[in-house]
Amino acid sequence: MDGSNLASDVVIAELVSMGFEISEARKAIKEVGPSLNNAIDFILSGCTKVSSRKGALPDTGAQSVRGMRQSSIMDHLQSSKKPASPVSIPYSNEDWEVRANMLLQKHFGYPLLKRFQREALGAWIAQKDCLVLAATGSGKSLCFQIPALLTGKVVVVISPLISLMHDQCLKLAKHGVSACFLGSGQIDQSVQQKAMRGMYEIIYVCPETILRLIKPFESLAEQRGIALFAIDEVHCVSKWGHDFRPDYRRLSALRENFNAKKLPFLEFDIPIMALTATATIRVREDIITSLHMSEDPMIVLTSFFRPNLRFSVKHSRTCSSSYEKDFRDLIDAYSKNTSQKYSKKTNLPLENMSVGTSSRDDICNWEERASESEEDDEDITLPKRRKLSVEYLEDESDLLIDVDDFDVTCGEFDGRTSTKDLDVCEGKTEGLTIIYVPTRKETLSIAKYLCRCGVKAAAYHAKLPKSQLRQVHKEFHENALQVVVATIAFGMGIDKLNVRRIIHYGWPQSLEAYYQEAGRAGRDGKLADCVLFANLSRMPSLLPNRRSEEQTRQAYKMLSDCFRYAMRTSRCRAQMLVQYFGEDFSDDSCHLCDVCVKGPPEQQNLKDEARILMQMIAAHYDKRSYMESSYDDDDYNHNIRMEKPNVKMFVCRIQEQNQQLETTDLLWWRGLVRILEDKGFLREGDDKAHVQIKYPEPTKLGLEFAFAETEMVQSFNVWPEADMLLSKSRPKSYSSFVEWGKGWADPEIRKRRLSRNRPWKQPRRTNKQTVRGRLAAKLSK
Ligand SMILES: Nc1ncnc2c1ncn2[C@@H]1O[C@H](COP(=O)(O)OP(=O)(O)OP(=O)(O)O)[C@@H](O)[C@H]1O
Ligand SMILES: [Mg+2]
Repeated sequence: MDGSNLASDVVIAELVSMGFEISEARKAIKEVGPSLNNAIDFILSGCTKVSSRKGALPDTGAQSVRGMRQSSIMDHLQSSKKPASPVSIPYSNEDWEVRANMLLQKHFGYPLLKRFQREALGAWIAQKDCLVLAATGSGKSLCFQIPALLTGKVVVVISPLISLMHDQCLKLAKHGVSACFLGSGQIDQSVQQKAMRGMYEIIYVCPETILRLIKPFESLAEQRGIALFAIDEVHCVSKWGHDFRPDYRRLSALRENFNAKKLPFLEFDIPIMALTATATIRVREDIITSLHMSEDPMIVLTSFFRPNLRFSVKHSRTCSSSYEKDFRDLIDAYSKNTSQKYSKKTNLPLENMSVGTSSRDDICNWEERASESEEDDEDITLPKRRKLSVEYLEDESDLLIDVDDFDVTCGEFDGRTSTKDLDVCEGKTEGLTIIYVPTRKETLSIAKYLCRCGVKAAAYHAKLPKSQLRQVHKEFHENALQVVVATIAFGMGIDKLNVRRIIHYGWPQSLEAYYQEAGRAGRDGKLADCVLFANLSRMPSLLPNRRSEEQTRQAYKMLSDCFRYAMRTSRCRAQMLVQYFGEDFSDDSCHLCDVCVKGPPEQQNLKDEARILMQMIAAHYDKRSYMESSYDDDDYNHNIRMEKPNVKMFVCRIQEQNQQLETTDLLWWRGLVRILEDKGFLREGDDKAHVQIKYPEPTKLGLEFAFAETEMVQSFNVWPEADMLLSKSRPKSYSSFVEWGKGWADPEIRKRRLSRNRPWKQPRRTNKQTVRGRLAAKLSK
């Protein structure tokens, strides 16, 4: 049914639900009859008769408007400000800005648009496609919400998650803007029909749904008009980013279907505005090409730097035995304020948190790496646990694959903190904390641990009952909880002001994901902490499932970037992060992060170690090139693979041949290999991707360094990396036979080594049912 046929009061009700004043709606219906389109136009044109205005839709249904050209954005602005005039007077920039600021004040209570918001709106006014890259929490949503208010046309927002859409719709409703979301999570069937009749100012839709509804959206564009397609969290388009979503890639259909060539009623292609807080330069290029954005899109770029976030990295085994040490400060901070008045007591059942909570070994299992890099591990103080498959790891972690994945809304509890809440969080409390962990089990075990220590904590992961998840959201937004321990399922789009701490407990999968999650802290502009606890003696290895070879490479690259971020001891963390996103960081330091505060460690001259390693590697490759001539191609390749030594083998050889270097272990040498790689002396010799070099090969530069005359190489001053410092600070481990053997003759050393606590060395149980078991039992007596 067309809007023009609706009875007056139905149209009035619709207008009111869109946020118009009831008096305006009544007046409009009186003037133009029970037509929704004309009533909207009438109100937006300042309550003047619409029939004489350019661009007004005659109320004759869809057929009669076919063939009409859609009025331009400026026409709408013009009509919405001034009475109809047969002469078109173009508005100056200031005019739309003044009106946008008025609407901003009226609906959202803010006095002025931010500069980047003005720029993004300016691009849209000029009918240009636009890519908005702005920090987390900077206010990107308003860039696409204001156009709906300015024009009276519909804005279509493509968003990756139902919960995010639902949340934004509810917030908009509170600000008097009518919005709906479409997709599998929408239970009210009438919403789609109403949306397609132009009854909402903003339509949120997931990529899958918009691709299915191209035709209805075409007729919406023809009837009410579509002001803009906004693609939020647009990094999901790119394979090179985090959270890649194949359906996002198919959104090029928007440009193909909603252009002026294809739809004669359009005067210009409907502009596309793509927005994200985390896109590297490569991802940006990928976004522009994959979405078929116009050749010369406007790029609105703000600094990614968040000056109030204090980043730090801490070494931890990140398993249950480390909770006490790692969370002591957090527990102290909350227990200091036990008298604090939280708005509500938590209603979350503690027994729910124990579901699936497991023994120390189980909890630590995720640390096991499915990749072969595990064999390099030097950390023999940990028991050798069963090797896990990638599938096992994935079954334990939440991955964003579909729009419904984390279908729990948070919007019923308006993301903004009320003044009352702010009173609570300012000074009197420690604000809120989100702890991100890689697996679901850890959400439960950490939440349970914190609860036992008197902290109001709750677990959150995609497999918990929806009712429980809603309760967590509710209590989080009402400040009834202090800590949420979550997988990545929690948080996208969370706009809560008083999050004071984001703790990552385990390696994140990429720096993009890390920065986005960290960005949920300190949205009130006050100091907030972003701490990464990671096992610096182990490389990260949690890879996504269902990936092509190319994606595996990319996943390793992202893990590697994360690993290097944590390993660096001499560069400001904030600087590393913003430079990762291609931004020039003009300041030398953020003055807040652990590196800036503590300062870098003392530089060390590692000339001898670096030369010995380079010479060892170079000698091997020399020998190999000699062998090359004696094999035909196939045999050669086979042999290369068989004998290609990895870093560990080189290190063993060095330790065998250089007594003076016996104090350095594999962990230390791995750090040096990374430094040599950064200097361009080494490269990976394997086809497969690794988090860091596994099979080192010398470069030309490396060979020059290795074989230069001794007096030519004066020094090799470097800042030791975090794993090198860790290796020097902890009791020496004796992983290789060679090291273990050394000093064995000394009774003191022997006694010390034998008395070391090796809990995993349980006495072997013998099965007396078997011959072998009986024999073993006899021998052990
Ligand atoms: N012009 C403005 N003046 C003051 N506050 C603003 C302005 N624009 C937006 N905000 C506020 O900034 C906060 C963050 O907005 P929003 O959720 O749009 O951030 P975002 O950039 O989309 O973040 P994320 O990348 O995490 O999704 C909101 O509380 C919003 O009301
Ligand atoms: Mg956002």
